Amino acid sequence: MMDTLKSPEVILSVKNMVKDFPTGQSNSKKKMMRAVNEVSFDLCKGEALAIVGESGSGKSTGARILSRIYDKTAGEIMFKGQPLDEYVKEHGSLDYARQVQMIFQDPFGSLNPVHSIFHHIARPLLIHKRANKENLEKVVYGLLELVGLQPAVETAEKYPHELSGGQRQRVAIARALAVDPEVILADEPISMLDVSVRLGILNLMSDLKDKHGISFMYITHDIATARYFAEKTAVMYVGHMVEWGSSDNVTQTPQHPYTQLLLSAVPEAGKSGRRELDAKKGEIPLWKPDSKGCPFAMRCPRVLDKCSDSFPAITQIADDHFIRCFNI
Ligand SMILES: Nc1ncnc2c1ncn2[C@@H]1O[C@H](COP(=O)(O)OP(=O)(O)OP(=O)(O)O)[C@@H](O)[C@H]1O
Repeated sequence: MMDTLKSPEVILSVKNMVKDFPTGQSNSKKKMMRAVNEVSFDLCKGEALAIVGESGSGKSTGARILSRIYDKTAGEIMFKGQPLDEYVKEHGSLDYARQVQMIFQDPFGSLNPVHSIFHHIARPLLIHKRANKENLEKVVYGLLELVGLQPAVETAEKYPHELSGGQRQRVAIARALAVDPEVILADEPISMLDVSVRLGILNLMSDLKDKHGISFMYITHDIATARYFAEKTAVMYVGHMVEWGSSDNVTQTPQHPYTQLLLSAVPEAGKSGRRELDAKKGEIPLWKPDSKGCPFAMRCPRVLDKCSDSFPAITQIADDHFIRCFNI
C-alpha cells in the first residue's frame, strides 16, 4: 500500500498581489508606477522561498507588504488560512508581528548603537512576554548560543560596534528568534557581509528552517545562493514573477530568458567559461498600471511581436515548474 503523502502546511499565501506607488505628488492613476504586479506564491512551513531579481524588481516591496509596513494595492494575502486583515483583527497586529519577523540587509543599521546586545534580545522577549525577570538572562544567553555567538555572556555585554558584520547579523537573527516566529522575511541578509562569512549565515538560516520549522522568504540578487539555501525559487523582473518552482527546476533547467541570463552570470565549478546569452542591453522599463506586454521584451533575445501586447499567461512546464513566457 502506498503511503499517503501529507501536503505541506501553507503559512502565507499570496494571490495576485499588486502594489502601486505615486511617482510624484499626485495619486491619480496616470502618475503611479507599478512596483509589484500579479505576484502569487505559497510559503510553506519549514520551507525557504527565494525571491530573486535585480535591483528594482519589487522584491523588498513584496516583503514590506507581508510585514504590513506597506498596504497592498490589490490581491489577497492569507495567513494560516485566514485573510490577513481578518487575522490581524482577530489576533491583533502584535501577534502577527511576532509571527512574521523581518531581517534586513544592513545589520548595523538595524541595531541601536546605544544599546548592548543583551538589551536588543531582552526587549522583544519582554514585550512579547516570552521571558520574565527570573529567566530573562538564561533565555537571552540561550538565543545567543543558538545563533553561534559564544561565549554568550561576553557577547551580551558588547555593543553593536564591537561586533563584526556577520556577528551583527547573527544578533539580528537572534532578536527575530526571540519571539518564536513562524516566518522570517530575510531581505538580502548576506549581501553586505564579507564573502567569508556569508555561508555561515546561510547555514544558520538552514538550521533554523530544518530543525525549528521556520519558513523563510529569502530575498536576493544572487541566484546561486537561492539554489544553495531555498527549496523554492521565484524569479522576478520589474515587479513580475517570470519563472518559479522548485529551486532545482528553476536553476537546472531554466526556461525563461531572464532566468537564463541570471544564471549565465554565475560561474560554475568544474566548467570552463560561462554560458552565453545574448541579452540586449535594453532599458529597464518603468512599469505603470496601464503598461502592457512582457516587461522583459525590450531586453529579450527571443522577443516576438506579441510580447509587447500582453503578459503571457502561466504555463506549467513540469511538476513544480512554472513560467510566463510566449517563447517556450
Ligand atoms: N516607498 C516607495 N515610494 C515610491 N516608489 C517606491 C517605494 N518603494 C519602492 N519603490 C519603487 O518600487 C520599485 C521596486 O522597488 P523594491 O525596493 O521593491 O525593489 P528591489 O527588487 O527590492 O530592489 P533592491 O534589490 O534594490 O532593494 C522600484 O522602482 C522602487 O523605486
